[in-house]
Amino acid sequence: MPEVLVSTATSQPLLQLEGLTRRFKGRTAVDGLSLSVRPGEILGLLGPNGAGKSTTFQVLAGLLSPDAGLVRFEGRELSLSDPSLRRQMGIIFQRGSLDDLLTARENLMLGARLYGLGGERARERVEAMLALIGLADRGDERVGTWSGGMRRRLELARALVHQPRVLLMDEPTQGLDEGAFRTFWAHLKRLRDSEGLTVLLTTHRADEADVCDRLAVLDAGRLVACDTPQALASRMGGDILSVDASEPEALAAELRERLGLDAKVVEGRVQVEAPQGHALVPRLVEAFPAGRLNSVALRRPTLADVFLQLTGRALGADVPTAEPAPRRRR
Ligand SMILES: Nc1ncnc2c1ncn2[C@@H]1O[C@H](COP(=O)(O)OP(=O)(O)OP(=O)(O)O)[C@@H](O)[C@H]1O
Repeated sequence: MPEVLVSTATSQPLLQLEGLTRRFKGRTAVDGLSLSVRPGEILGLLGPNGAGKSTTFQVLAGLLSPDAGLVRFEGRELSLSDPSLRRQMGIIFQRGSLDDLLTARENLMLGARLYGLGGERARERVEAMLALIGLADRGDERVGTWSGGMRRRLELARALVHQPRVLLMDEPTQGLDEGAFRTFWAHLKRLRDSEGLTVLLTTHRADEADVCDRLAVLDAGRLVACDTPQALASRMGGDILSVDASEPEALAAELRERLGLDAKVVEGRVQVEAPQGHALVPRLVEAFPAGRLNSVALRRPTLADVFLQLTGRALGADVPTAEPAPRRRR
């Protein structure tokens, strides 16, 4: 069994997944996944393509049945197919699902009706949600011409119009630029506070992982760590040296052999983790003649580095479709 690093801080969970397993034609997409979501937190499921995030999302959203596993909501054991679970949830899918021919207000009203909300209560919630996402003055516009960021915010409002306890999102900011990403998250955090929400989302963006309260790191369908982004980053003691070289593989091999460093090639650059990174820079420059190294950069570890250390795989890489790669023991 791989070592699973889980924070020991306690708080009564709102939602608990236990032993979730889902296979596709003999291939295990999610493998005995257990995790707890605390009330009011934003928990991110982090992992590269193929890690099992969307499968987990789809089981929780009621779109896929699991091969094994159960869920507890406020301690009450439920089958994952129990409709009462879905009534507690607002769901945002990876692909947008607004009706382009309807106005923003009409899209929200439709969402309210689908959850059985009508009359004055529905109208109140629609107006409140439009205001909360900063689009109160755009409510009568058809959404077909809206930017990706505005559409995503409206999806957020629609998912919350029936006042769910849990918001479930599958890669909610995929394709959004930096500005739209920041705006979406500012609204999400405000809504979390004003609506008393608990949020579970999937992501493979390191910048998105950074703004979650806690992260469940998935690799090849298994949980490999669960903690705050800060605690995960602090597990990497040192600095990261990133070297641009014309022959990165050959340089990494030499750094391992000649200097005894744990050098690897990540996205075409040679990367070394070192406790005193600044002291290593002159050693590298002296050890290799001009021409072998184009540039050397020193930085603090990011969540992408933590992910690489935990799994031996880059966050941007796909999980191989054959057997899962052997996991590195720490
Ligand atoms: N409907 C399906 N049929 C067959 N295999 C599937 C199906 N859905 C997912 N898989 C496989 O299950 C594994 C996990 O996929 P999943 O989509 O859950 O990963 P992910 O982490 O969400 O990746 P992505 O970010 O690309 O969505 C992958 O190997 C994938 O090919």
